[in-house]
Amino acid sequence: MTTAGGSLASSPHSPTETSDSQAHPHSFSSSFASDRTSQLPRSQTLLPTIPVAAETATMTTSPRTILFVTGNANKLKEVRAILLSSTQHTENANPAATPSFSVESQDLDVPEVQGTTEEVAKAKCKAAAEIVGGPCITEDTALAFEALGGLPGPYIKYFLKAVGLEGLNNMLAGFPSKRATAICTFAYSAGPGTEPLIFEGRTEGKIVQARGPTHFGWDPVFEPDEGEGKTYAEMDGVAKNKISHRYRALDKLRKYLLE
Ligand SMILES: O=P(O)(O)OP(=O)(O)OP(=O)(O)OC[C@H]1O[C@@H](n2cnc3c(O)ncnc32)[C@H](O)[C@@H]1O
Ligand SMILES: [Mg+2]
Repeated sequence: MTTAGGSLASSPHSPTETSDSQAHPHSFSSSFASDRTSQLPRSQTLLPTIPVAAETATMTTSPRTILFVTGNANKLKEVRAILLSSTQHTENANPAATPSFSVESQDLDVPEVQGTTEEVAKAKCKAAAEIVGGPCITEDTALAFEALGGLPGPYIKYFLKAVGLEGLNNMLAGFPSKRATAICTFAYSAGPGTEPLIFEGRTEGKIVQARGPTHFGWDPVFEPDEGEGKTYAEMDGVAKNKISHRYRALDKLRKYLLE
């Protein structure tokens, strides 16, 4: 049950038990995967888990689960597609020797504070780690208008809800610059009480009159410079995921987790 923004119907938000294992900051251990996911009511898992093979042959063969705290089904879909695609493009991949990441998700009511994209992302991830009692990732998406000194930025969700796609255009009517930057910020927490790490990806473009399907947020009004004249909404998923703010941030996070 998704909205144009990708939100899912809310589910029960019961905190899970605190895990004894404070994992190595880089690892989502297989024990974490099975322990943590078995503690999650199935109603809190948004979509079925899709294993995603990692590319490093030196790692263990146990699948590792990343817990992505988000209420946005479109984000989850793109994250899984990007991870899967980066695996498929790995040269000399040896399936027998490769472990896998799988992405589980949980929709929690986490406060989203005001501040810079980084401050908002860190606070959300810290709160999510406290609630789940273990490692997790969160993601914040911002849309920064050059003419407005970076606003709406991390508040784009509320602007979009308040004024719609047409309103986002109208906000820039009196300004010569329609330039905008899509910013994705993944935050990774190793567990409660630890400082989240930040992985940011940016894609430059401009705000245009809405074109294309309206499935996902502000996709119809953002025309990336690398999109050959198409808006995100007009591009197919594979093309968007090659140049998107989310792809760029996730690539950094993936490399960090495989270090
Ligand atoms: O539970 P979380 O992960 O916070 O999910 P959310 O939908 O609340 O997401 P944000 O707080 O990051 O708000 C970002 C807004 O931008 C929208 N959005 C996110 N990624 C997008 C993308 O790649 N293209 C278009 N719109 C996007 C999203 O639907 C929200 O309206
Ligand atoms: Mg949100």
